[in-house]
Amino acid sequence: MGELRIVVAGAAGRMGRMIVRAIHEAAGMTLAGALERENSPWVDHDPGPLAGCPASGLTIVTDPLPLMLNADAIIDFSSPAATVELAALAAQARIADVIGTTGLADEDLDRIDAAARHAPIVRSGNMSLGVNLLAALTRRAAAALGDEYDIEIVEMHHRMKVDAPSGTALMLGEAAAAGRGIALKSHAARGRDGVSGARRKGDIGFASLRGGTVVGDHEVVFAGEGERLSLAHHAEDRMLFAYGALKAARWAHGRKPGLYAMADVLGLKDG
Ligand SMILES: NC(=O)C1=CN([C@@H]2O[C@H](COP(=O)(O)OP(=O)(O)OC[C@H]3O[C@@H](n4cnc5c(N)ncnc54)[C@H](OP(=O)(O)O)[C@@H]3O)[C@@H](O)[C@H]2O)C=CC1
Ligand SMILES: O=C(O)C1=N[C@H](C(=O)O)C[C@H](O)C1
Repeated sequence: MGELRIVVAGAAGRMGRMIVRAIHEAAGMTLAGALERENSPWVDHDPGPLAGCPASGLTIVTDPLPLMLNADAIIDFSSPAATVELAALAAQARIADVIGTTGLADEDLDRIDAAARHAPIVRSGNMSLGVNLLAALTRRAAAALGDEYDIEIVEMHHRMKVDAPSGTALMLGEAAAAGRGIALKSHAARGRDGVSGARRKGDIGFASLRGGTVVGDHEVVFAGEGERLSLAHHAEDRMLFAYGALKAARWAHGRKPGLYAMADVLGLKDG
């Protein structure tokens, strides 16, 4: 079997550079293309040195389809607008699509669902084993504790992060809601400010902190009468997410079309 040829979207971004480096270091994988948006100052640059690697012989371009037609997978940590377009192109090219982008709106998710009818797509707000295990534990704790315990999800990220709550926080919220057998949409308490009233029983609260260079901290708090249980994860290095994304690309390549989660890749689905 030949090398897995991977296109990286957002190749000059914080995560894109990590992924280019992880591909360079991985056995059995090769960088097949690097994408940035139109007018990006990184167009025509070699993505290798940007990622701290030797010259790759490639340059960053803006036209995805020609690259995708000659690749096995795309790994996409870019922006919601780019991600929905790239998912449609992955469907057209029939290649695996690994989506790490967060901040996706419901309409974006619908478009990704549609693309997943024609291509295997792995989408996750967090590619780490630790967070996906945390989600499974959160679901279990929420089911065991019931709504006498108030659930609050607290996250902290670096000062450059543009979306809130984080994709991971929302994923943990979904896990908590599933554990309780409720829909997150009708129970999420986001952005409390001013006289916001007493806490509504059964709500799942979110709080977002931003500052410095924090890679990603998440805590799920179950606050009951006289006791408080906390489950937490601290990401210390972005390479963690890059390794997870590569694992997802390997797993998804050649799989039947569908929308998959990192829990599928990691075998945590029924855990
Ligand atoms: N699932 C997970 O495990 C993780 C997910 N993330 C998510 O990944 C995303 C990216 O994060 P991060 O790398 O920190 O962000 P960055 O802003 O550093 O990187 C995103 C890159 O994508 C580029 N981009 C924007 N639009 C396009 C386009 N149309 N085509 C190609 N490239 C484009 C950006 O360019 P420009 O700056 O010019 O707009 C930028 O270079 C975020 O949504 C973040 O939350 C991050 C870490 C882990
Ligand atoms: O933007 C980031 O940096 C991160 N984004 C993801 C999220 O929104 O949860 C994952 C990780 O926490 C880092």
